[in-house]
Amino acid sequence: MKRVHVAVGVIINDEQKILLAKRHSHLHQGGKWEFPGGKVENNETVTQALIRELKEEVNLDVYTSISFLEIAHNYPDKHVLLDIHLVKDFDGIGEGLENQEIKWVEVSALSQYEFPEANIPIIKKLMNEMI
Ligand SMILES: Nc1nc2c([nH]c(=O)n2[C@H]2C[C@H](O)[C@@H](COP(=O)(O)OP(=O)(O)OP(=O)(O)O)O2)c(=O)[nH]1
Ligand SMILES: [Mg+2]
Repeated sequence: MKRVHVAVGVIINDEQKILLAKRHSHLHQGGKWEFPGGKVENNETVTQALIRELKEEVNLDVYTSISFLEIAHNYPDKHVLLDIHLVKDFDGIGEGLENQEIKWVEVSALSQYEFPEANIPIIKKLMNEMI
């Protein structure tokens, strides 16, 4: 199976809250919470994809991002490579431009949300590093 390369943003605001978005039910891994992001197109870098996707999905202007974690995960129906970046340097308040539900949550509250299986190491690393 071809592996889909995905740029993922862990967006952290001045109150140390993280932006979550709910995937629409018809999508792959639908109904679960995610960190905004999407597929890296053939003609772009991960950073370019991250900037484009965060503008399209949640209307944020990303200035700087820091590489955080890479996760290769095989779902039964799809293989993904998540390229996760921390985003603290941005403008905007966060809006669900694709009519998805969004939420700013405390790191300590992340365990209350259902994420795609591939995200488990992300949640663990955030909870360990942001105490
Ligand atoms: N954005 C995002 N995708 C994730 C996360 N965890 C996870 O397993 N994924 C998977 C679900 C999808 O199979 C894939 C992301 O694809 P996507 O549907 O968001 O792609 P996209 O925004 O480019 O949208 P499209 O091209 O399908 O319209 O990565 C996550 O935290 N954030
Ligand atoms: Mg997406």
